[in-house]
Amino acid sequence: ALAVALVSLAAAAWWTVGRAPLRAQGVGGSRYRTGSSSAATWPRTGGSTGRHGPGRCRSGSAATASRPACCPCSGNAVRDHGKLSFTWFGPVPRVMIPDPDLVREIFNKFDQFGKPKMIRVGKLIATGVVSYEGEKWAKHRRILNPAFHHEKIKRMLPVFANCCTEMVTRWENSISLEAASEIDVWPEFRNLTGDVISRTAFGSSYQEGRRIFQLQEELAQYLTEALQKLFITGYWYLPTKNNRRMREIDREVRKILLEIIGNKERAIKYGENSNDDMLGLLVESNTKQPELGMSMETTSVLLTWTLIVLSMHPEWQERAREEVLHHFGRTRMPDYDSLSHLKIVTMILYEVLRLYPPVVLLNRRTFKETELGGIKYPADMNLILPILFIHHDPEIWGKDASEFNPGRFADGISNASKNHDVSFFPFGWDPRICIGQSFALLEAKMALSMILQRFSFELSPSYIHAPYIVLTLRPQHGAQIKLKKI
Ligand code: HEM
Repeated sequence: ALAVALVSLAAAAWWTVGRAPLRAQGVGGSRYRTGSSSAATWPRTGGSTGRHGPGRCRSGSAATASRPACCPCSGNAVRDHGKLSFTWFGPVPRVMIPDPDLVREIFNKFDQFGKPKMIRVGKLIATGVVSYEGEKWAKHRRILNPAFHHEKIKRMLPVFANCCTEMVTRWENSISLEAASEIDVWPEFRNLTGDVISRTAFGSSYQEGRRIFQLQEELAQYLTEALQKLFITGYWYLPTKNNRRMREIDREVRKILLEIIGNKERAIKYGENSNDDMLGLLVESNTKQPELGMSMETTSVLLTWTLIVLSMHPEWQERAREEVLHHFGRTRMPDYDSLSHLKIVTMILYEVLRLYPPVVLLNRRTFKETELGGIKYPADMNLILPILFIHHDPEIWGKDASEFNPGRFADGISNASKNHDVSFFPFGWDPRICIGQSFALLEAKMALSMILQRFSFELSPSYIHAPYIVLTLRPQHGAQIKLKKI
């Protein structure tokens, strides 16, 4: 381990001394304070050298009701080093781009800025369309698009409804009529979203799908620990207990998938099954690893934060309930058209996605030497697009940026912030915008409506507000809510 650490340190040192700084192109420095260096050059040696990898992030006492205290892309790096700062991930420099205009430029020039090279271990959780580039990405995205067409998603509504009914019925049966009962909604929502995605994506192979998501959940935990050490070159290849377990999980997931896919391929071949469901399309796109594990995570954290925040803001909980009861009464199953027309609920979900974006940052890489915002970056530079930071920036959202105020979305997303179109991007941005956005929002609306129809809720005294990051932004100590039947 020592040898590997030394190799890594040597690599980092090589990077620092072995690359000549690049001069800014004829501009009087960048628009930002640039660490301790006044010239807009890159790389600099005066910026932060701390490793703000996702795994290092822990919430602390400074967390407020609406804002995570510590995050690689929240205030710490900016406070210490200015808006434009960089960190080292082993030998790879990472620069944070907290300016919506530059973020838009990066999205628009997707032939110049691509996905970062995947570290070996990252491939365990995110291969497929989410990591592909160029023609390969376009081909796979084209194949997958039909599965997420709104007509297809509309047809999935009964699955959403059944899974949500199972969950709220279980809650109803477990709590008494008179008193409020405590329930940790975080594992409940993980279960729900795992159910939904397994049933919609894997159909009759649902049980195997569930097993895959359980394994991916376990993998996420190991991965988070590993992320703190992965900057050490070759760490992944050490036979540590965690690394061995991660490999085992990978093997098991692949085995289950190959079996499911083999069955599906046979069914398609003999005309027993159509290939236009999600799994069929994944098979057609030759995806041997489903990129669906993360989707279950992201949707479940959205629902979890929504219940937490509505517990903190009973007035918005009441407004949402009024709207839901107006459309569906206390017993009617929410239908697609009415769900699409819920205004208050949609505003609330957007505001939760602003304050607690499940994906806190996006990563991009420069393909070649590239100029951005007056600074020239070398090839293979890692750029961080800090969703969480931009969503909380008072310069964009006003003085109440860290307050929960769904009213700011009353006139739609484009009027919610001050003139920046890329200031709210919990689902990323074109052309690589999240393919499952409508799927996730519909599922969240269905679950929230059915909960509001049946229960009122408040925070339990045992709840500790501690947003932290294990791949997604989640509540570190669970989400204990007191539910009361209404
Ligand atoms: C609240 C829920 C969700 C959030 C916040 C979310 C967020 C995101 C974000 C930020 C990206 C862009 C990544 C990037 O540009 O680097 C993305 C991409 C993607 N998401 Fe989601 N997601 C959610 C739910 C889902 C669901 C339910 C599915 C599938 C069932 C899904 C499938 C995908 C896929 C396949 C991509 C890659 C798209 C591409 O590169 O063309 N997501 N998601």
